[in-house]
Amino acid sequence: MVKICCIGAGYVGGPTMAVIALKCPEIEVAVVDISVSRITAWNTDAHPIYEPGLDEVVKKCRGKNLFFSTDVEKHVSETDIVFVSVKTPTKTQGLGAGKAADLTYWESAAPMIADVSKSNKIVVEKSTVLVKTAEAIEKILNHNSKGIDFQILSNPEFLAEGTEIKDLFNPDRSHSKLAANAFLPQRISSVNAMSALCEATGADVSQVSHAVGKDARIGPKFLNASVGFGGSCFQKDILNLIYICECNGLPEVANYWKQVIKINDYQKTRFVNQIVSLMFNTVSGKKIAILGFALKDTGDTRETPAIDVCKGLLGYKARLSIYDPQVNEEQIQRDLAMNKFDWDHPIHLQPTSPTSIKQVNIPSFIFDGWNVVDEGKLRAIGFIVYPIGKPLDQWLKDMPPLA
Ligand SMILES: NC(=O)c1ccc[n+]([C@@H]2O[C@H](COP(=O)([O-])OP(=O)(O)OC[C@H]3O[C@@H](n4cnc5c(N)ncnc54)[C@H](O)[C@@H]3O)[C@@H](O)[C@H]2O)c1
Ligand SMILES: O=c1ccn([C@@H]2O[C@H](COP(=O)(O)OP(=O)(O)O[C@H]3O[C@H](CO)[C@@H](O)[C@H](O)[C@H]3O)[C@@H](O)[C@H]2O)c(=O)[nH]1
Repeated sequence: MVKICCIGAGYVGGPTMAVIALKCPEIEVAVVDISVSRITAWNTDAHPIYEPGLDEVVKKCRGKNLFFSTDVEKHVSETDIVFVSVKTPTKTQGLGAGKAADLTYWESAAPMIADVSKSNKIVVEKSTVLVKTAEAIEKILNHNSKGIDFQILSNPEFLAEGTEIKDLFNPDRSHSKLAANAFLPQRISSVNAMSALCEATGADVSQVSHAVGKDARIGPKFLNASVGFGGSCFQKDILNLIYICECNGLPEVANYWKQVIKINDYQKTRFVNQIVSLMFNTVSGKKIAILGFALKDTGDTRETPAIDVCKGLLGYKARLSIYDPQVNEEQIQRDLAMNKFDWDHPIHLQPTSPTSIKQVNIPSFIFDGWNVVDEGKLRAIGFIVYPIGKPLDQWLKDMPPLA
């Protein structure tokens, strides 16, 4: 039986391997991780990741041809193909801190693979890394005295959280990863910039997106205005791209991509400032309910825009009542206490000091950062609604000029 093993049982490794196990019952799939709590959770019915459709896939294969284990070295030594799907977060210290990708986890996996291997292996690079990383890893792996041959394949992952199982059943393509993760958020920053102009001129950003997306050269996808893009990839990958541009003597190109992040930060700040302005220029002591904290239809809070929005409101001394059915209170407190870029590093490096989180309340103002609520229905039953990029309530229009 052909054996494959994936190092890293996270958002990519776990679901990807589960789908491979489902589609290839003749292959034995092991998913290994140094995190005992993650592996323990994969081996129960309370998986560490919430993704629509994931539980069913795991249930069908686990214990048959899909195994989750902390015995990393044993499984790597026995396998024919090793997938590496460890994190590549933004560096928090040293050269390139705040921009460059931290390859610590990748670099620790490579010598271990070389050490424990007794037979030739194919090593598949799933993590998001630079194009030449495969060549560097190949040198580390093939510089062994055992005569073992390693072939390195670059196979970046393109799945999106919230639709992982769907994306894995119908994969798009597998090349040019970093460029794609710059172009996609560039579209979002473009439409979010338009949303500010729409609000200033009384236009509706969803109509602008619809009309622009009708141009076949532009296309309709990824043109939804929002409170800003989030997620564990876009910002870190653009920052890495910026760093590469700077290292290659291209400051103008670096500045161009920096603007995508600046507009994203501006949109989050703008949303917070609108809340403050529209609530009579102060939210101090006011109770604000935040419905939904994680990204999209997931329990993943890594770099969720809700963190910056909540931190902004806390800075104005608002009292927050946060609720998300997929995120527990401890996680929310940790997220709000954490410094930028700490969230994707091991838990012992993350601060634990809690902030004050209260219970959920029903608000009379709704600030909809994603244009998901039906503002007409809510207005009809008495709510004052502020949707992104749309004409304001008459009540809000009559307010004194904004700060
Ligand atoms: N999350 C996404 O939607 C997504 C999509 C496409 C690509 N990516 C890329 O895939 C990579 C993984 O992302 P993720 O979201 O799955 O990360 P993750 O943090 O959820 O999972 C990585 C796992 O690797 C484990 N790990 C780290 N070092 C290890 C080692 N030496 N041995 C064994 N296990 C180790 C960690 O404990 C962790 O559980 C990143 O490069 C990311 O940019 C992520
Ligand atoms: O029109 C849009 C589309 C998305 N978003 C936001 O953008 C962020 C990212 O969304 P999405 O791309 O759907 O999720 P990710 O899981 O971050 O997936 C991205 O990042 C992954 C990691 O690299 C890649 O594999 C995927 O192809 C890429 O889409 C989220 O905050 C969305 O709410 C918008 O604001 N407007």
